[in-house]
Amino acid sequence: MAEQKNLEKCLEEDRGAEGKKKTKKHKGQTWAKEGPRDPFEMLDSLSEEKQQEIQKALHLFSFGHGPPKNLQEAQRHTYRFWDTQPVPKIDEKVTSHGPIESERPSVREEPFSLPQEFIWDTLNLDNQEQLRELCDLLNENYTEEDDNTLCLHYSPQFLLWTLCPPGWQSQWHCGVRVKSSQKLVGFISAIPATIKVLHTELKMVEVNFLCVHKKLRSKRVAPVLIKELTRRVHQQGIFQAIYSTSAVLPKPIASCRYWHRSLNPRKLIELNFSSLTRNMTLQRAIKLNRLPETTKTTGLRPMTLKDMPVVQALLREHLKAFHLSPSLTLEDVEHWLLPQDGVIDTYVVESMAETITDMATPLLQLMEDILIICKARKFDVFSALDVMDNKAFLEPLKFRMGDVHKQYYLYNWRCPEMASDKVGVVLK
Ligand SMILES: CCCCCCCCCCCCCC(=O)SCCNC(=O)CCNC(=O)[C@H](O)C(C)(C)COP(=O)(O)OP(=O)(O)OC[C@H]1O[C@@H](n2cnc3c(N)ncnc32)[C@H](O)[C@@H]1OP(=O)(O)O
Repeated sequence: MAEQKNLEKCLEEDRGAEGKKKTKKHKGQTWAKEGPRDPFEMLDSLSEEKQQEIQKALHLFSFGHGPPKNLQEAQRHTYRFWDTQPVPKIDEKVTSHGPIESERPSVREEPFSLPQEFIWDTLNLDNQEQLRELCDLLNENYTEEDDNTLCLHYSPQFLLWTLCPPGWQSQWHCGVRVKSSQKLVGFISAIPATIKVLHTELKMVEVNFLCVHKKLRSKRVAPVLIKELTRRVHQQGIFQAIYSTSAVLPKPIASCRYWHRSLNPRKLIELNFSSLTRNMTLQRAIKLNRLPETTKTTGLRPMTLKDMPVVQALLREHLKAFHLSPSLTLEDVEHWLLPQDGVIDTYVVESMAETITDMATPLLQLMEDILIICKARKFDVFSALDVMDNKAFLEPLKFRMGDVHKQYYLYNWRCPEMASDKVGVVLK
C-alpha cells in the first residue's frame, strides 16, 4: 500500500506544474515521433482526463471492464489494438494453416515511444537487485485482486528458471520504469522455443509475464509493451509467438481449463480457495480427499542427469500425439525437467532391468503416486490443465474443475482450433 502511494506521488511529481503544461502541449509528439497519426496516437495526444473519459465511454460500449472473459463478451468487444495485429479476427472461421503476414516486416531501429514520465529498461536478471524488483512487481501486480482462485508467488529461483532457458536473450526481458524514481512499473518477456504446430516446426518465442502496475491500468501501456517486445523479437529474425491468457483475445487456437486436486482441504477452505458445497462438512471433505499413505509404482524416483537422453527420447515419442508440442533439445530437457529445489520436481520410473519406462505404468496409478508424494512433501493443492491425456485422471482422482480458463494463441500463424487434449505445451 505504501509503495502504491509512493508511485502515485512519484507520478504526480513527474508531471509537476510545468511538466503538466508541457505534457499537454507535446504529448502527441512524445508518443508518435514518426509516421502518420493513427487513432491511437491521436487518443494518446489528448490530456489524461480526456483520455480517461473516452476510455470510460469505450468500456461502456464494450459492455464491461478489461478484456473479455468469454466468447460472448468477445463478440461484443472492440479490439482496438488486437484488430491491428497479425492474428485472426475473433469471428473468423480458420480452416487453413500458415503465416498471416508472410512478408518479412521492416523492423524499426528505435524503441516505441513511452509517455515522457517513463523509460524502457532491459532487465539484467543476473543482478540480484533487479531480479528482486521483478519478483516484487509480479507478486504485487500479476495476480488479480478479484481473482481469488490462485494467488501465485514467484520466487527469484523460479523466475530465473522460467526466464533464462537455453538461448534466452536479455533484451527480451523488457521493463518500463518511472523515469524520476526508477521504479519498475511494467514488464513483458519472451523466451525462445521450437514449437510444432501440427506438422510444421517453427522457431518462435513464448511470451509471458505481461504486467502493468495496478496504478497504471487501462492507459494502453500493454499494447506498447507488446509492440516493443515484437520489435525486439523481429530484430532476431523471429516472426511467430505462442502465448496464453485467461482473457479472450482474437483468436484462441485452444481453450483449456484448470483443475485442482485438494491435498490439504482444511487449509484451502480456510483460505477460501475451496468452499464447502451443500451437504459437505469439513470432515467429509477431508475424508473424500484422503490419499493412500504409500506409492504403488516400483522404481519411481526423482530424475537425475544420467536419465536425460532416455527422457528426451520418450518425450519426443509421446509428444508426437499432439497438434501443438515443443521440440526439446537435450539442453532444454536438462533445463526444464532436471529437478531444482523449490522450482521443478520430475520423477521417472525405472524398471527392474534399470531402464526408464513410459507407458508401462498406468497413468492413473502414476498420477495418484505423484499426489501422494506431493502431499507427503506438504503441498496444499495440485493444479493441472485439461491438456494432453490429463482428462483420463482428473475426475477419477477427484480433481475439481477450476473457474479459470487458459486460452492458447499463436501470433502471426493461422491454424484451425484444436481440442484441449490435442495441446501438448504447458506455458509457465
Ligand atoms: C513475433 C513476436 C511477437 C511477440 C508478441 C506476441 C503477442 C503477445 C501478447 C501478450 C501475451 C501475454 C501473455 C501473458 O503474460 S498473460 C498474463 C497477463 N497479465 C496479467 O493478467 C497480470 C495482471 N494484469 C495486468 O498487468 C494488466 O491488466 C495487463 C498488462 C494484462 C493489461 O493492461 P491494462 O489492463 O492496463 O490494459 P491496457 O489499457 O494497457 O491495454 C488494453 C489492451 O490490452 C489488451 N489486453 C489485456 N490483457 C491482455 C493480455 N493478457 N494479453 C494481451 N493483451 C491483453 C486488451 O484486450 C486491450 O486491447 P484491445 O482489446 O483494445 O485490442
